[in-house]
Amino acid sequence: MAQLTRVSGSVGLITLQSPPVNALSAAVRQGIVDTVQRALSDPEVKSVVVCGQNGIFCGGADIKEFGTNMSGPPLVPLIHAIEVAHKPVVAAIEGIALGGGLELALGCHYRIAHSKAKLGLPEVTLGLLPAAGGSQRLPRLIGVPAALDLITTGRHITAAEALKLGVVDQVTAHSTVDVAVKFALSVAGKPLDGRRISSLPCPRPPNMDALFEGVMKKVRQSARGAIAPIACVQAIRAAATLPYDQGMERELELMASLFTSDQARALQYIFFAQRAVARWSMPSGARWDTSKPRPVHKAAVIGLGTMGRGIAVALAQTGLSVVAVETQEKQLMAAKQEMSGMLERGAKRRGVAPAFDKIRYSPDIKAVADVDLVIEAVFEDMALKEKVFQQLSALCKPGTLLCTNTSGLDVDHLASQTRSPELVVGMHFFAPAHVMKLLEVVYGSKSSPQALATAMQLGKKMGKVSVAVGNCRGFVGNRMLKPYSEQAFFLLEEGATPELVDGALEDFGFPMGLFRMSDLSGLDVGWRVRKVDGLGKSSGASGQQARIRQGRRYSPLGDVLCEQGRFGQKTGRGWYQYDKPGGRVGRPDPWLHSFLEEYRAQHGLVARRIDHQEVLERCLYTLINEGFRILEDGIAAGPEEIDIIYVFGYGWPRHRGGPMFYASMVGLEKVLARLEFYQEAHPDVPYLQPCNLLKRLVASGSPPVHKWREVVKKLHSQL
Ligand SMILES: CC/C=C\C/C=C/C(=O)SCCNC(=O)CCNC(=O)[C@H](O)C(C)(C)COP(=O)(O)OP(=O)(O)OC[C@H]1O[C@@H](n2cnc3c(N)ncnc32)[C@H](O)[C@@H]1OP(=O)(O)O
Repeated sequence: MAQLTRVSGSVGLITLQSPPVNALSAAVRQGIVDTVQRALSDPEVKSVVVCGQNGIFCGGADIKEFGTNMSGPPLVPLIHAIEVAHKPVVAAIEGIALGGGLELALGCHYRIAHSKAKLGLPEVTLGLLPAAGGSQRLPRLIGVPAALDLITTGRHITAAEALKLGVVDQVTAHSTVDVAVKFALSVAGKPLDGRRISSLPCPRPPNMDALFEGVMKKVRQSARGAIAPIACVQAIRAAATLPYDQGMERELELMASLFTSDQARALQYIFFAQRAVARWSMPSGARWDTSKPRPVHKAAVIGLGTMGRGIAVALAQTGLSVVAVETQEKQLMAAKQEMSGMLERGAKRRGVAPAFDKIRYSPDIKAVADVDLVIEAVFEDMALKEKVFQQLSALCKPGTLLCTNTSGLDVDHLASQTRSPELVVGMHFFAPAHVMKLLEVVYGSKSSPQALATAMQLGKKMGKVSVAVGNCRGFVGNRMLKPYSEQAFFLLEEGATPELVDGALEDFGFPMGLFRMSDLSGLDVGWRVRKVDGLGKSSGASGQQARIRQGRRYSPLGDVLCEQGRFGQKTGRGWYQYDKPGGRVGRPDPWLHSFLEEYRAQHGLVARRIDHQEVLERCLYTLINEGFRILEDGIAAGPEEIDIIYVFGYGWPRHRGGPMFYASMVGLEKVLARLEFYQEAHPDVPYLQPCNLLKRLVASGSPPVHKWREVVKKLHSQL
């Protein structure tokens, strides 16, 4: 909806009214059409101001309408009607002007923004392009290079940057509507010729062809298969080379190919999934909206290895006082030095002062006595963590929340080491912790709703995408990774190379294939865990029996490599070879290829041709199958939790919407059929056994992904 009122005698003030972000729903679009028409035909109105209610200009097109039968007036003619108006129209931008909201403002003759406003064309992040004239008007207004940057990244800019670029005409720290009304009075009756952006020529950059070629190459590389950024470049090229009307035709044509694409559906699903996971619930029925978090002013981090350093820096950057505890003096000094650098770089990036004084370093765990929350980040060793939790329980003041950054150990067991198990939760950060967006918040069987609410709220404050999950080995992310990496090892045994497996996964859209990733994080990390689990020793024996451990097929390939001291990048050798220890660029290693051949010969394995399809099906479908098991076990409340974890923490390509969404796009029948096919070929691999929930969903006609949460809820209520 939109309301027209007359202010200051002759200014028609149009206010968009659609909480929470004044999105351009059918009703709002109709409201704009009606109010603009009334304002323009009212002889008492000499100029017009457009604003949004509650200090928010407009969040853009109503994303909830996409994928439905869209009704109501379309945006393009609506914005055109404003631009060709004979009375000046001023956009008063408070809060946000995003997507269609900014495109609406670009149709106005003047734009005045509040100093705290954010502007942008983020359509590309939803698999779209600014197709309400944005791709044609913005380059005309601010030039091709700046428009390429804003439209292909979708980044939000501050009012100050918008002013510098020329997106807005004025920035004010006062009431934007008052300033805009005053300005509208001053321009009433003045000519508008130079103010209609569509009639301006698009500035032609020098070496235009080379510029577009270079940008397209860069965009293709970073898009990793996403189609919207490429369409954005094509649309801007149309703006630079064609008259406005033809450019608009091209914009429409490109948008038509994006609008109904699977990628747009996936990206829009992720947009809503990210918001849905904030509305967490526990199996007990406790929920986000009924559980009150405790205030956290002071926190402690125990253990200043890579993870602890990142967590402490992230906490300090949030404004919390942090006690950073490291009992080994040498490690403490090294941490202090590195963390100062991290704080300095972070502050420079964000244009603020470094938060050095927020962190107090201590070699003594007793320094935790007065903190509200502790995050334990010591070495991934249960005995060590047990001891730390016993100490924390004795030293902390009553009510202190005790969190563990374990990446998969039993949170209930750690809670059992304390006097107040209800105050123990997992806060699983991802490396580097001050950069990575994901936080898995793990509730144990005794964790209180308040403890979970506190950790979730702290995660949000730290700018993390926080996902609440139940307690099991590996939680959600690492538990699903196990079948995925197991399949990759089996594929090597059967004839693949690391390059083939990684190539298939990178073509799919992962930034790094599994073996490249393993080289980066260190092969010894998984080896250590396998040894604790009673695996991880290459027996030296040959034949099939040597590859059966604990009653199931096992590949000792990674163990053999570790025994040879090949730990990945840090040793200069792993699944790939590097120029030197610490080298970053991996090259195929002839040694490894011969080693694989010898290994196969030793174990009586005959190499066969493996293609990308098999790699993807075996790696991804087993991972998805484990995702269904996680839903079945009640570890994740819905597919959205799993998908957000994979997109934000594991490099799953966002335009494919996360593994569970991807399964729904592939078709559950197909996923089930292929798992059955592979299971028949590999009966000794339990992860290939399709799980009951998957079978149940297929039997009930494969409902769409947004219905799975309900199916799972029903399943658990029947148990
Ligand atoms: C036919 C197409 C023609 C032309 C092309 C135009 C295309 C577009 O305009 S696409 C939309 C472009 N706009 C955006 O991408 C903005 C998306 N929104 C956001 O980035 C953020 O929500 C925000 C910055 C606007 C606000 O952030 P925050 O304050 O953190 O709140 P939330 O994100 O939790 O959002 C609150 C609430 O609002 C819903 N919402 C936000 N934007 C939209 C929208 N454009 N359409 C519909 N709904 C929107 C959001 O989902 C939240 O509600 P729920 O919690 O119920 O999900």
